[in-house]
Amino acid sequence: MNILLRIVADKRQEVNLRKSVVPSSQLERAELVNRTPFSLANRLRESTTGIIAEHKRRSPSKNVINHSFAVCEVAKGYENAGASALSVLTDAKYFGGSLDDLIVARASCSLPILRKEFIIDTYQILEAKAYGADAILLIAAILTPEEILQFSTFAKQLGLDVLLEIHNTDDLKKSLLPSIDIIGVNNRDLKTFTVSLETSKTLSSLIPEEFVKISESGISSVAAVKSLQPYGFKGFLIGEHFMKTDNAGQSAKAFINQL
Ligand SMILES: O=P(O)(O)OC[C@@H](O)[C@@H](O)c1c[nH]c2ccccc12
Repeated sequence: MNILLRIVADKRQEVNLRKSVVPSSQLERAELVNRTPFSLANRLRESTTGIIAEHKRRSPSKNVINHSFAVCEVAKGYENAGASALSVLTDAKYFGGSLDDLIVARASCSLPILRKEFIIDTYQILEAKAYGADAILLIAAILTPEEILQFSTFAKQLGLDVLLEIHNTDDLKKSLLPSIDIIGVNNRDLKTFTVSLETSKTLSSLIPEEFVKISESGISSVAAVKSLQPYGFKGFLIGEHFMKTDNAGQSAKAFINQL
């Protein structure tokens, strides 16, 4: 079983457990459910740099990246650095994140926040809203076209923007829906962990103009961002490069200042 299938199998169990502890009816009563989210897509359209900086403690490909930062400091640091948005990993088992990280991030900054999660159920989309996210990630490789339609429609009803992540042309074929705002090309193959920025460059011309295009993963230099911009990418999702330093915010600031 590849890692992606393992994560999804674990996630199904986790979501079933969560639902039994905190039913949807309870999430619907959360105060943040009434909040009007920021639009991640608009923020990226308006930005000239488009850095989506990620809070990421560890990952299955790199193991520990950084366990010593406080989420509130990272969120404030990224905002102060001039990031366009914040991505918060909420998966606990493989990435060391949590919904608590999301709510702390929400309270610490005014950036649009992407809930970075393996979404396989509408329940997790309601959770995203209830914990203060502005946008959700849908990973094409783990969803059917019917699920992508159902989940993205539900997210839009809650006012959340939808980022659909693709890695190849099969994924892209599932994604051409009006309920998708942003298409992200993941340069990392989640099944093998191979990273190549060529993936973004190759797929870029196949993504229709109406979607905001972003490039995700394995971006570790200003030169890499500059090499992707001519392909029409408006956003760049960067985690490890900032998180592996002593000060994620300072590292993001130095990076963004060079763009
Ligand atoms: O740390 P990196 O290589 O800069 O990557 C960030 C982000 O793109 C990556 O964390 C990511 C992209 N898609 C995902 C899906 C699930 C978990 C994680 C991810």
